Amino acid sequence: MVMGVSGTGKTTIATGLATRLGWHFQEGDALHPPANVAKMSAGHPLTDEDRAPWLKLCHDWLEAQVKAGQGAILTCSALKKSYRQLLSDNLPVEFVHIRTSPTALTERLEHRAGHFMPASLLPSQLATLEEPTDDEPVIRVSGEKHPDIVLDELVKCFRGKA
Ligand SMILES: Nc1ncnc2c1ncn2[C@@H]1O[C@H](COP(=O)(O)OP(=O)(O)O)[C@@H](O)[C@H]1O
Ligand SMILES: O=C(O)[C@H](O)[C@@H](O)[C@H](O)[C@H](O)COP(=O)(O)O
Repeated sequence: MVMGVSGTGKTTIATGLATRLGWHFQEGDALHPPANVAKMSAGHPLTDEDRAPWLKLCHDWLEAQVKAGQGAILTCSALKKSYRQLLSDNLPVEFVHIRTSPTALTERLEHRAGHFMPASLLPSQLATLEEPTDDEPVIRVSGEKHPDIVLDELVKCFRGKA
């Protein structure tokens, strides 16, 4: 699972990794119920209750991939430890946390076109984020290096794992 706050580079890295590894890819944003997308589009942060059905759909997608014996990559902000526990419940999930400075994130979100998530929600994303701790299965990467450099690192970690 490629995780981190909005604009950190999840889609960029996850699509590149899925292509390089030949694994299935699912964009977590596409699993949000329409009401969540409408709420974020209107500039309101999601609550735990809003996220619950979405986290379940993310978990179930991963579970189906594991049952099929298929290497798979999902993007999901996975902001809280409790969310990551739900997402990985009984599944061999590893989290790739992409870390990007607030300054770079603001710049990116203000210039990103065609996405429902407004830059105004960045402060709440950063406030909600509980960085994965060392007792979690996490690989930390920079969201400010060139994506090809990050992908080289990640391919070494994941090749042959599925
Ligand atoms: N490593 C990077 N360096 C510079 N820009 C990046 C990098 N990764 C992503 N971006 C840009 O930042 C924006 C957000 O990236 P995206 O992959 O959509 O993030 P997320 O899926 O986490 O919201 C996009 O315009 C993307 O091209
Ligand atoms: O839990 C949440 O508050 C949302 O899921 C959020 O974290 C996520 O980032 C959005 O789906 C925006 O999509 P991007 O992350 O692709 O900007």
